[in-house]
Amino acid sequence: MIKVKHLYHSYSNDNKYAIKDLNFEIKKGEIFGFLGPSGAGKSTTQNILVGILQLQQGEVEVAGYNIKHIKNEMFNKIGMSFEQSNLYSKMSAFENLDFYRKLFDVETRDPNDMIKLVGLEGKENIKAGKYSKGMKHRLTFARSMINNPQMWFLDEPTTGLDPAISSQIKDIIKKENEKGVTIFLTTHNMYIADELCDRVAFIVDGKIRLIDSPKALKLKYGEKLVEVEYFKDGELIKDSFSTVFKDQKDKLIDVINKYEILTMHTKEASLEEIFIKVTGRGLV
Ligand SMILES: Nc1ncnc2c1ncn2[C@@H]1O[C@H](COP(=O)(O)OP(=O)(O)OP(=O)(O)O)[C@@H](O)[C@H]1O
Repeated sequence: MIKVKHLYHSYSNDNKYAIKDLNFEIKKGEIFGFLGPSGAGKSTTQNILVGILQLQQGEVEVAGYNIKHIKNEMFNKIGMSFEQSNLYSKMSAFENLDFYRKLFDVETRDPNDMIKLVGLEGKENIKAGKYSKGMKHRLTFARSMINNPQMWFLDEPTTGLDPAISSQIKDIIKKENEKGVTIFLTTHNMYIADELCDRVAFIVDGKIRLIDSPKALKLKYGEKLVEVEYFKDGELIKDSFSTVFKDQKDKLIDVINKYEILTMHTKEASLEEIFIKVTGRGLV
């Protein structure tokens, strides 16, 4: 769905690059997370992929279209929900969606269905300018799906939303993906990346440091330990055992057989811990 080869971009047209030699491919139906701290080059990359920024150097193909010679019909196939939402503030939420859908040459969804989907029912006649930041975010998100995109670009889709709405948005993303929609998700929220993404790319200072699935990364970087809390002679004991060495495994089995276990879990590394280990940087 997306092919990126040797992609560079400079805002100053010199050899100071905001992104340097990016290479990656995204398969149809995949959720690909682009993870990195502020200023890493996420928006620059995303803006090139959707044609907002002109391609300077490298090769980019999106939904079968060469970005060097963008054809308008490409926009029928893609959807984008970015932080700078560019909603028409004097139009109501309904009017915003109804106006936007007319820009496409493909079948579009009913604006009222979209409004309902993102929990803005009853607020469709309020002018977008009067919407809160979170409501604008949801409206932009709804707008980005109105043309049934095959390739969906999402920039920080849950940022600034309360937990209930955030969970609703994640469910919508999962459902669309189940229908075969390919998703490029830009975020510095490792939880959403971990929960949603099939693969993630770590980007720092304009360079991709690593691409892999969250599961493979956790296996590779997680500690092979089981942490156990158990009662021994009425006293609560906390201990951890290696799952690699035989004597430790035997001890763990012994504890399980002899004592009452309160909790037991493997010690997994979080994506954030892995990001710091790999890049030497935090995600914020
Ligand atoms: N319009 C611009 N003009 C000049 N430099 C820019 C411009 N936009 C971004 N940059 C620079 O390019 C680099 C990458 O920025 P970019 O916005 O792509 O990062 P980001 O990972 O999206 O950050 P954030 O998470 O804060 O949005 C940064 O050093 C930034 O200062």
